Amino acid sequence: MRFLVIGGCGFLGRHIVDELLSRGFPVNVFDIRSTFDDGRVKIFLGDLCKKEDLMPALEGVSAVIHCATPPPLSNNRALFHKVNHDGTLNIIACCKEAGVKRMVLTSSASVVYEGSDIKNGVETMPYASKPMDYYTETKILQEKVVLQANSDDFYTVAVRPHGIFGPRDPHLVPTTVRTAQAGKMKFMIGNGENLVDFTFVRNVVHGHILAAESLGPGSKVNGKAYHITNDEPIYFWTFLSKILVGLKYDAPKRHLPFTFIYFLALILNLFVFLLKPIKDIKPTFTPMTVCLAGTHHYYSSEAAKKDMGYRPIVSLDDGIEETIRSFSHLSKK
Ligand SMILES: NC(=O)c1ccc[n+]([C@@H]2O[C@H](COP(=O)([O-])OP(=O)(O)OC[C@H]3O[C@@H](n4cnc5c(N)ncnc54)[C@H](O)[C@@H]3O)[C@@H](O)[C@H]2O)c1
Ligand SMILES: CC(C)=CCC[C@@H](C)[C@H]1CC[C@H]2C3=C(CC[C@]12C)[C@@]1(C)CC[C@H](O)[C@@](C)(C(=O)O)[C@@H]1CC3
Repeated sequence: MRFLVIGGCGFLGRHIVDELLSRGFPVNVFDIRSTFDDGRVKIFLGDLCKKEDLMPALEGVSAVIHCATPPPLSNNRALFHKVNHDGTLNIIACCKEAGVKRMVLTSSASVVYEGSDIKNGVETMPYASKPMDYYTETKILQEKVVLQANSDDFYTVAVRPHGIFGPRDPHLVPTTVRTAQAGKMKFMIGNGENLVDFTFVRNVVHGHILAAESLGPGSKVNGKAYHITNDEPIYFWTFLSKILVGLKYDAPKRHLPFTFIYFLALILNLFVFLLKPIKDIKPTFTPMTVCLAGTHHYYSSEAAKKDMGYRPIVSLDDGIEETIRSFSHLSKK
């Protein structure tokens, strides 16, 4: 079974490519940029929104893993809609024309998150009626169109990871370090006792490949969404502190009231919106990131265990240790 990994030059995508190769699968990659060179992989460069770019990469492909997105913290509404919604519709149309049989979408557990506590959330929870940012708004649209596309000759499934971390992560660890270096990590938001899922990248990869292998005629996974987590919810600020201390930065010790910081983030968000025509500001503390830092948000992966035999293959502590080692270049000097 030849795979095409759309977004295969990104953080998760590259780990998926590496694992598929190690399991002996032939792999194509499609991405708008190239970040690596491997003789075993054909990298097709192009825009997933363009049929003429995508079709050549689908030749001889049986399964597509779509893990491309604009950067989740980029706040670019038009780009999110173009790539995550319109682009995904293009991928579906191209897959059907090329005779691809299986599609795995990398969705996000946050498609049901509206800023309030979620404890052991299940996949049957309704989509957020008021998504907290444009990224999540378009991840909902994306998951809907992929699952609706499921049919007797084109099987689709959505994998919903949460808080992916690991070597080559460009979002979580680098942003945490930058925030610490800017002196903005001296305080925890809230009481520090909000449990969340952080999922080591190789567990997410494992979940994707299991999902791809489980798709097929009469399969119970066809047309469904599945949480893939480490199954080890951890206090948000304990996780961040482990990363920070591991990289020789001080862990936050004092607390700021969640409601107060959330209110400040709302005001900042308004200023960002008003100033947008003049200057594109990308604050780290948005209503979404503040809620992620101050509320419970962990999800049950029981459905994935039952329907596809998923189990995390790397523990949280081992994943944190490997991540810290891989980011030693970001350690405090
Ligand atoms: N990082 C997380 O914590 C997390 C958690 C849950 C779900 N996800 C999902 O996982 C997937 C991968 O996320 P990531 O963290 O690896 O992101 P990433 O930014 O590292 O990778 C995304 C890739 O998509 C490519 N891309 C963007 N626009 C494109 C276009 N128009 N045409 C072709 N390629 C394009 C980028 O070049 C990049 O290589 C995304 O779908 C994201 O929504 C991420
Ligand atoms: C309080 C601060 C600024 C801490 C620094 C760490 C910050 C950067 C870091 C802590 C939590 C983490 C995070 C994401 C980006 C980085 C960020 C916010 C995103 C949004 C990526 C996209 C995924 O789809 C989604 C939604 C998911 O997995 O559901 C996650 C949710 C968890």
